[in-house]
Amino acid sequence: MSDDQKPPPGLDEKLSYHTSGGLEVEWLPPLPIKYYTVAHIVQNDKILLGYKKRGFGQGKYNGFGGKVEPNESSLQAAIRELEEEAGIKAPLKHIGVLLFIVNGADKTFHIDIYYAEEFEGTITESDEMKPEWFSLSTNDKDGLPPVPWDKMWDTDHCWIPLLREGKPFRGRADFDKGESGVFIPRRWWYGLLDE
Ligand SMILES: Nc1nc2c([nH]c(=O)n2[C@H]2C[C@H](O)[C@@H](COP(=O)(O)OP(=O)(O)OP(=O)(O)O)O2)c(=O)[nH]1
Repeated sequence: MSDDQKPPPGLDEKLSYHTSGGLEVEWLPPLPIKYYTVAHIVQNDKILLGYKKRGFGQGKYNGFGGKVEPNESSLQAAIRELEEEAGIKAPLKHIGVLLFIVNGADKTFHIDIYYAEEFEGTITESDEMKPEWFSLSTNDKDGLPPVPWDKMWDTDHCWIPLLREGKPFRGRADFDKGESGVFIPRRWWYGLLDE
C-alpha cells in the first residue's frame, strides 16, 4: 500500500481509500479526544447548512452541531443541537467520523457526522446559526446558490458529496493556525467504510 493510501493514526476500521492531501508533512501527535457532532439535512440535490454567527468557526457555513454533553449520547447531542440551532427535529443517521486536530491545541475533536432526508418543524434562525439551503448540483433548477465551499472548513468538500450518496466514511484532517487566526489544512485523509 502506498503512503497516501494508508489510513492515518486514529482511524482503526477497515477503510477503502477515498482522497488525501498534504502528504509531505507528518501527522500531528495524538491528543485526548473530545466528542462533537455535526448534522445536515440533505434532500435530493439540496443541503441545509448554517452560517455560524459566533464562536469556533465563526463566519463559516457548516452543518448544525456542537459538544456532546456528559450525560447524553452522540446521537442525542446531534438531535439536540439541530433543534437548538435550526429549530427542527430529524431522524438523524450516522454516516461519518472526522478526527479534527489543530496544531498547538490540547485535544482531538472526534466529530460524529449525521444526516437526514426529512425533518419536522420550521427552520428557524438561532443566536448561533443562520440556516440556508444550497444546491449540491452543478445545474440547479430551483435557483439555489451552490454550496459555498470557500466559506466552509477546508476538506469538507472531500465528504459532503458522500452524504447525498449515503456512503459511510471516516476521515482525519490536521490544521495549522495561521497568524491571522485562519485555519490552514495541513494533512488530511478520507476513506470509505468497507460494508
Ligand atoms: N464540517 C466541519 N465541522 C467541523 C470541523 N471542525 C470542527 O470543529 N467542526 C465542527 C464540530 C462542531 O459542530 C463545531 C465546533 O463545536 P462548537 O464550537 O460549535 O461547539 P460549542 O461548544 O460552541 O457548541 P455548543 O455545544 O456550545 O453548541 O464545529 C471541520 O473541519 N468540518
